[in-house]
Amino acid sequence: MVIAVELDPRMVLELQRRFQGTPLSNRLKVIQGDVLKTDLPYFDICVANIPYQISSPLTFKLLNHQPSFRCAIIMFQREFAMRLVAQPGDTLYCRLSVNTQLYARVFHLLKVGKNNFRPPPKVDSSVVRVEPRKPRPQVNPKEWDGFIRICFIRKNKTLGSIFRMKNVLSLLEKNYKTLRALQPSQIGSSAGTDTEMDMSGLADYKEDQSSMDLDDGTDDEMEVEDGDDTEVSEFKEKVLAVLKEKNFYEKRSSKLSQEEFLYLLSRFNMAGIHFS
Ligand SMILES: C[S@@+](CC[C@H](N)C(=O)[O-])C[C@H]1O[C@@H](n2cnc3c(N)ncnc32)[C@H](O)[C@@H]1O
Repeated sequence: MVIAVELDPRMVLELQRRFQGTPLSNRLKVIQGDVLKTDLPYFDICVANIPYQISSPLTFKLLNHQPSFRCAIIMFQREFAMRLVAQPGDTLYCRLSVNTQLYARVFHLLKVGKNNFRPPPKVDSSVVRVEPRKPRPQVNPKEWDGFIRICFIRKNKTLGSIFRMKNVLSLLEKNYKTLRALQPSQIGSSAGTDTEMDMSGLADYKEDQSSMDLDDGTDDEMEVEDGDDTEVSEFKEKVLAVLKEKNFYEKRSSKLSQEEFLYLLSRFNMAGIHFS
């Protein structure tokens, strides 16, 4: 059974016209609507030639789809595709790479040059294969997102210098105090929480889905005050101790693997430091 989702009613009609009366017609179901707003039914394979402006939200939607599918073969704008597959140390390695690769293995399959289209568009394309990881990693998505946003404030700076930033420390301290006030017994444990906390301390904080935008893939870095808080606070020492414990202090996000990010987040959480 093939389920197609198409926004344009004229395309839907054309598709139905072509299949009507053929032996295959009862094996095609066409849903007319916005794929981003459609409750997708169960599927095991997704094949899509999408408008590139929905690349990020669609990727996110697919990665959150349950039960997860076997694989998706999707054509993206070349640069977006290269960000999806980028590995630590690659120039294009960014928040999009880390967030996607947390939930899926992504493979670059083939390049599709712009001259394959008439009229040629401005950008080249690439086809990628997305395979959700099974089992799905057990990570609190808000906690992960908050943590990765901070790590990529300046992806080529050391984590030590990022976590010494005034705004970062005050945000984390605020979260720490809120959590302590709410759940005194859980401080110091690795328990996650769904409690929403204040992220407004970081200028340019956007909603969850924007972490997959091509825009912010181009420049992952947030606008934050760079000032170093020279006042040695107890909380600051606590944060820096986590980084120093396994030599993350001198490391840079641009070179950290998925496993290292997961490990560091778990160490922060164990110290009662939370990001959401
Ligand atoms: C790049 S074209 C691909 C057309 C055709 N599927 C093909 O492969 O030749 C993208 C198609 O997605 C449709 N589309 C655009 N936004 C959509 C959305 N949010 N949900 C579903 N379909 C959408 C457009 O109407 C268009 O037909």
